[in-house]
Amino acid sequence: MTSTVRVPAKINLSLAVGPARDDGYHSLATVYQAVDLHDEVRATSRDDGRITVTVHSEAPSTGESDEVPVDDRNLAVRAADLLRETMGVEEGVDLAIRKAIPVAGGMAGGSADAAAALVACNAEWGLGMSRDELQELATRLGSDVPFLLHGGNAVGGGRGELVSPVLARSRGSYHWVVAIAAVGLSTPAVFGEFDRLQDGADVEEPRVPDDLLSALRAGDPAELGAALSNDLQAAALSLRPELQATLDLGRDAGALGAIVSGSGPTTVFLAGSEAEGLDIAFALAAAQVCADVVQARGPVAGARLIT
Ligand SMILES: C[C@](O)(CO)[C@H](O)COP(=O)(O)OP(=O)(O)OC[C@H]1O[C@@H](n2ccc(N)nc2=O)[C@H](O)[C@@H]1O
Ligand SMILES: Nc1ncnc2c1ncn2[C@@H]1O[C@H](COP(=O)(O)OP(=O)(O)OP(=O)(O)O)[C@@H](O)[C@H]1O
Repeated sequence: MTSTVRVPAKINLSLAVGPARDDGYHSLATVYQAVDLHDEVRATSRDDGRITVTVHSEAPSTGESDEVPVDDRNLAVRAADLLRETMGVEEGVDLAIRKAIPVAGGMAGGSADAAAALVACNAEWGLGMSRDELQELATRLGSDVPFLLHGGNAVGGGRGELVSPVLARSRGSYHWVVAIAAVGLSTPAVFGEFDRLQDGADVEEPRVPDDLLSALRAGDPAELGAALSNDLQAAALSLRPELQATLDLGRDAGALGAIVSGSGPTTVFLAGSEAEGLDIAFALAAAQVCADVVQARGPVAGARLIT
């Protein structure tokens, strides 16, 4: 048998970063949106208990340091292994990943594959675990993994893993332009730069901005564009100063808002319509400021079985 799962990328519409915690993570208050840039994970069970992975990349090629591991460092393999250990499964699985989410781009591509592997292996091994049970395992795999199971719009607390669907009343569908950089950025390095830039100053407890929530409730792209925020942006720009020109170009081409995605270096632009998105995409592509430009829509569902 084979079970295939489609899983979206995420954008942080707002990302407030608090102080570093004792466990090395930072407390976060973020609003996630899932967008229709999808990876696919196909799981095929095998009798010998082994877990293997292959990766077919459709994402733009990035630097050597961004290569996706095909051993037990791969987050999809870790997810399958955790599920197997937790449930005492004797079978193994072959995982085939089709990647369209940029690697080390701040759009949670690895976390997405982990979420997809949980759903695919749950089906493939006939475990019948509920979404809530999978959600609990997801928190152990990474800060973004629970949101990729959830999808839609959601608030993330804790280190990002405490997902609450408080935005059930949010409306609207949004047009994004995503500019992908040639070489990825390491998430821990960006958090490290955030700490360095604080230079020992007191960092406030993070909170979700009210103007962002009200923009989502209203479904108003102009309001949402003005309310986008990212506390990691200064750190990402400090490590990659050239991203500022990309942000400026997108704004000049009519973006309602322009922001570094999560820990970067992907930048995202909110457009008023698909046609306006195309104008922004053309302007970015013509200026050759990034490796690739794609358009995306959000919000969309989280990790879902498609077979
Ligand atoms: C930047 C975001 O994508 C925003 O959604 C996430 O915070 C990062 O999520 P992620 O890639 O799933 O991160 P994890 O695998 O949990 O953590 C990777 C590393 O990033 C840093 N990290 C991550 C999350 C967090 N709240 N504080 C941190 O300081 C830590 O150095 C950690 O060791
Ligand atoms: N399935 C996977 N897909 C992509 N990267 C993976 C995967 N498994 C492990 N990795 C490793 O994780 C690193 C970060 O990859 P990822 O694409 O998740 O970054 P990111 O999008 O910046 O993450 P985030 O937005 O969660 O901070 C990669 O450089 C790679 O070595």
